[in-house]
Formats: sequence, C-alpha cells, structure tokens
Amino acid sequence: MGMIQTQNLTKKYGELVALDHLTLTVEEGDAFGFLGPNGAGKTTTMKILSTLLKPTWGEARIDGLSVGPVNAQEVRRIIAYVPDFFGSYADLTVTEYLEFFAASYGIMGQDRRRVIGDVLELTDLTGKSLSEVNGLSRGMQQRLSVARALLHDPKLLLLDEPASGLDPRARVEMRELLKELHRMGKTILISSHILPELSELCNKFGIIERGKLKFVGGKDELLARTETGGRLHVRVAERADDARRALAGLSGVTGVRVEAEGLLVELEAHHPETVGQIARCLVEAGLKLVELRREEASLETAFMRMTEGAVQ
Ligand SMILES: Nc1ncnc2c1ncn2[C@@H]1O[C@H](COP(=O)(O)OP(=O)(O)OP(=O)(O)O)[C@@H](O)[C@H]1O
Repeated sequence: MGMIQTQNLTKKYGELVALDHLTLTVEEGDAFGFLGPNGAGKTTTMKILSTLLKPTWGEARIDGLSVGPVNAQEVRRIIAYVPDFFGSYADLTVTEYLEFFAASYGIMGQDRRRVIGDVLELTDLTGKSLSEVNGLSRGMQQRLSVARALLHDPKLLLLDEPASGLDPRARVEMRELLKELHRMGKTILISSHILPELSELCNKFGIIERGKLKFVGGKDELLARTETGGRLHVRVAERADDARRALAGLSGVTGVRVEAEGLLVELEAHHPETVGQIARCLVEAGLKLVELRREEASLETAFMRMTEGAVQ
C-alpha cells in the first residue's frame, strides 16, 4: 500500500483542467520529486492531498485513508504541508510562533517545550528562538516552516517548492535538512521546476505538465527516456591521455576530451551499464580511477525534452 495513492485525480477551475486524471503512487519512505513547469498542477495536487482543496473527480488516499471530509482530521495528523509562501506573523518570536501551532495540534505543557526544542534543533534554529519571525532571512523562515510542519511528527511531508527564492547557501541548508528527514524515515513529496535541486535528495521522480503525468520513475529511467545519453566526467590519478585512448574505442562512447578537470566522455545513449564498462576499462588498462560522475545538466536536458517546454 502506497503512502500516497491517487486515482484519476482531476481538478477543474471553470473550463481550465488544472489536473487531468492523475494516477500516482508514492511508497512509504520515498523521497518523491514532483517536477513540472509553472502552472503544471503541482500546487493543486499538494492542496488536494493536504485536504485544502476538493478534487472535481477522482480519488486520493493517504496511508490508505480516502482524502475527503470524513477522514480530514485523521489525514491531517499524518501529513504536513509546507506551502511555497510564508505569511506575515505580526511580531511573534520563533518560539511563540511554534507554541501557537503546537497548541493548535493539542500539544501542551512539558511535551510542547520538548517538541519545540527538538524541531528547533533539527532545523538549526535553536539560536533564533527569541528572534522575531518577520526579521528572519527567507532561508530561516523556510526552515521555520519545516519546523512547524514537524511539530506533530507527521509521516508524510508535502513540500511545495521549499527552495524557491533561497540563496545558494540557504538551498544547501534546506537540502541537508530534507535529506536528514528522509533518513529519519519520513516520506517526502517535494515539488520544484528545477531538476538538479531534487536529483540529490529524491529516489523517484514524477514529471507533470498541463495537469498530466508524463513520467514516473527513477533517475536512470528518466535519463534512459531521452534520446541522447549525456556526459560523464572521469578523473584518473595520472596518464589522462592513456585513459582517453582506452575510452575512445569503447562502444557507446562518441567522444572523449581531456580537460583541465579530467576527461569529458560523451555517450551515444544512456545505459546504466555504460558507467560500469568505463570503470572496468580504465582499471583493466592499469589506470587509477579517482572520480566518475554523470553531468547533472543532462538531467536538466532530460526534463526539457520530456515536457517540451509547454506551459499553460
Ligand atoms: N484558484 C484558481 N482558480 C483558477 N485557476 C487556478 C487556480 N489555482 C490554480 N489555477 C490554475 O491551474 C493551473 C495549475 O496551477 P498550479 O498552481 O497547480 O500549478 P503549479 O504546477 O503549482 O505551478 P507553479 O510552479 O507556478 O506553482 C494553472 O494554470 C493555474 O493558473
């Protein structure tokens, strides 16, 4: 049984079909990257899953429970929704803000103090507990949103573009936090329109465009679906020229260039086994392999091809 299961989930805003028969399963423990251009239907999906919006048609289940008015309270106990905006909270301090939400979940007294201490530590905000929420940086506000979402110890986190508007350092901090939550066993559904943003965290991806699911699968499957294979960065301890000669003859390799950082290997098509063949070839040639890395940009290309850049 999946942690999230949708069946023909459809949402219309008047004539506009924002979500078109979305059938999707996210297993318990997955970090699922939900990708799509602006207006694809990601927020609509998350809002339906978090009981905030009624579908026009179709069904969604969370941990086996049908999402709807009957189970709304139970579903809300299982999930946490982190929207892509942070509201304004007058002059509340970080602790007051968390106390407010903890109280709304019925967490009281000693428990409340302990839980708030725990989520502040996890999100690295302990030092900010007395600061005013409105004075925090955008990165800290996003982490505080996650802290708030964790108060009731949900099984499933629904995160709508949590990295949007963050500077590079804050993005890294957010990513590390989400990786930690995944390691702790939380199931994560995270949306973004930037693929490299998710490629490190997620074990599964779904691509949505104009409300329709275009693809579901792992990173390798995503790459395999595209026409060109992409590029690999290969570094050997020494004798880069010998490595170039050895790899140039390999089937599936269309070009090898020696660059300042190492070798750039162009592949005809992506097969997961090509990477293994390259490693074996270098080792058999007596070369010391230091690094073998797929160029992330090729994932970006995969995404562009898959969605054809069409936006509503
Ligand atoms: N309340 C609404 N009324 C009318 N149309 C809406 C409403 N909410 C969303 N839409 C439309 O539905 C479509 C899907 O929107 P949605 O916000 O789900 O997309 P998204 O993938 O989350 O995009 P973004 O990356 O921009 O947040 C868009 O065309 C949007 O304009």
